[in-house]
Amino acid sequence: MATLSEAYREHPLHLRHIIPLDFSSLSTLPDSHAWFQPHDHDHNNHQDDDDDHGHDRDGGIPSIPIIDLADPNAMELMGMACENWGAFQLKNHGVSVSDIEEVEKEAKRFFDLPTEQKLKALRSPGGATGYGRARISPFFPKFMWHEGFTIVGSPSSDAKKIWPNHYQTFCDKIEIFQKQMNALSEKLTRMMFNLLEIPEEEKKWVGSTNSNNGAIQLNFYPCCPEPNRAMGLAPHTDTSLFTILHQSETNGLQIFKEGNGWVQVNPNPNSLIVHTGDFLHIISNARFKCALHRVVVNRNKKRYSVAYFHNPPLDYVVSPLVVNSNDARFRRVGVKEYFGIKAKNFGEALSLISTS
Ligand SMILES: O=C(O)CCC(=O)C(=O)O
Ligand SMILES: [Fe+2]
Repeated sequence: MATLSEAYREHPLHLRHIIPLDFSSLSTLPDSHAWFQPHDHDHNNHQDDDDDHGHDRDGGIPSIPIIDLADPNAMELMGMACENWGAFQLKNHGVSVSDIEEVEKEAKRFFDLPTEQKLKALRSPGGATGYGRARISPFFPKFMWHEGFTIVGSPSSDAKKIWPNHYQTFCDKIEIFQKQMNALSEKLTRMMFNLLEIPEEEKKWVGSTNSNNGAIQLNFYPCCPEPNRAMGLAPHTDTSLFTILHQSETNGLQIFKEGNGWVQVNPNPNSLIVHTGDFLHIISNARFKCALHRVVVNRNKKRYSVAYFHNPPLDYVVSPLVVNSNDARFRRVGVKEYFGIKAKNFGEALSLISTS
């Protein structure tokens, strides 16, 4: 059976695109990380330190819908949110808040280590799990104000390198979280597939997923001396069916909405953010948007987030599930094959499998 690790191994990165900067040693923004000139006017490209009170920056700008999983209309509401935004916040999601907090605590414990300690868990060029820059880094001329720790399967061999005698807590917390994310993902996949009226034979894999299909990404955005010139995570769509995201109390995530531009997603206590990835966009024949998102940074607050990428099995073939195949906007594509296309072509990947 094909695995996500295998898909990554086939597209190794250059070390230059893996090793993060030692952010703790900097008091000015190096040119390598300067995305904007001092007078550039993307007003939304950073997070004002005093703008953290849960209301929209520009008043009147809509924000992604909040959906209660216990609402009898949750499925329809999710469908509308995916059509209009490609994203929503989910409450009553069934994942224990303390399990989420424990993973955030572990993420902080890891990222707060001195750089030389973190480098012990550096991802290898063809590796899936480990510490390093964002995988999208090679596609941008500048580096991002960000460090990540990716986990595919068990993190134990990396955790042992960092905490030879105390790795178990990290592994246990991650494992509990993985199980909870798998369970929630299965529930959400069933709801979304029911809404899309996907035939039974096409959803046989749902529920039989093992942890090889999912990946956890711990993200850290250090305080930035010039937030308005830096970029936390550059605009991208996720190579997933959908992504479940927890952001700490610090703002930063923005979703692009036509007509509105970049819209901030304010942290909502006890909610998880769900946004669509490329595979759901393909399967829904573009009925569901593919959430273009980015992260902005701020001067005085560190920001942490935990993303769970939910994928179909790697040896599965996705295609738009439409009645008349002439209407299909994308060709059939293997999940592993698509990971390869994305690794080589990034933002062009969807247009490369487009039928028009
Ligand atoms: O930190 C965030 O809020 C978003 C992270 C993200 O987009 C990713 O890990 O792909
Ligand atoms: Fe993302």
